[in-house]
Amino acid sequence: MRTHRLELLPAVDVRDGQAVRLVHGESGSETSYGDPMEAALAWQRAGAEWLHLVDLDAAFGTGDNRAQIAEVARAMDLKVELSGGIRDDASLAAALATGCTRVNLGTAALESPEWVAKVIAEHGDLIAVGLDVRGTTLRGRGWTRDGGDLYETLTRLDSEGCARYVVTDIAKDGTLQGPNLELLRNVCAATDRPVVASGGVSSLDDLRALATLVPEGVEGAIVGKALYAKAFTLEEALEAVSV
Ligand SMILES: O=C(O)c1ccccc1NCC(=O)[C@H](O)[C@H](O)COP(=O)(O)O
Repeated sequence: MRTHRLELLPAVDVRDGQAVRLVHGESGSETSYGDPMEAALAWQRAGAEWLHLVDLDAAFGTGDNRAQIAEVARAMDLKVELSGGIRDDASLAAALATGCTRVNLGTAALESPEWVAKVIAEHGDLIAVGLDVRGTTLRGRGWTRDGGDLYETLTRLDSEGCARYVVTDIAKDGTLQGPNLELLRNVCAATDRPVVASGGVSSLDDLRALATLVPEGVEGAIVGKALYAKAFTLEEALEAVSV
């Protein structure tokens, strides 16, 4: 029996000031969906409890959308998870200053392990780590560079007290091909920390399948492309995972 409802985190990924979705996270594969504020407000009006807000330029190192992202985060009444290019004290302070509920560290967890251990110790539940993988190899710098083995990194982060992981199969991301349930099961078996699933959701059945993994440790699911492509509405998604 499930004990919690699967949390849904509609995504607003921002590139060059626009809400976009990429395919496999690849720069240049953008489809644009207009004003990020409008997208975020639409998800909020539809009943979202969370927003997954990503600065893709900061992730890729092609600039940033920091001011715009902060404006969106501050305008929200819901919980905000901020991601993309949070790699040092300045970017972390800017992210936390938006009043977001948590930040998602990616590259830093691969390239600056001591800093990440420090901020996990300082900020606890405010910090999640994004484990973005091809196979079982982690990818950083906007998913463009290899960054070590998934399970070795998970063991290290667990020992440092990391509160939560956001797990993305890059091969699925933005493709509407369904989430990688096997990867999620394997990660849940390797850690007792909650896991937020990301990438590939295409249908309400995908969300129902993810909801069956709640007892194994999947806490939430990020949904991007499927909502923008109108595969289903957020209201339908929330209804599908209600228990
Ligand atoms: O989150 C990041 O830091 C990031 C960095 C580089 C490329 C993509 C990145 N995030 C993508 C997302 O978080 C997507 O919004 C999410 O995986 C949704 O995927 P989908 O439902 O398949 O559109």
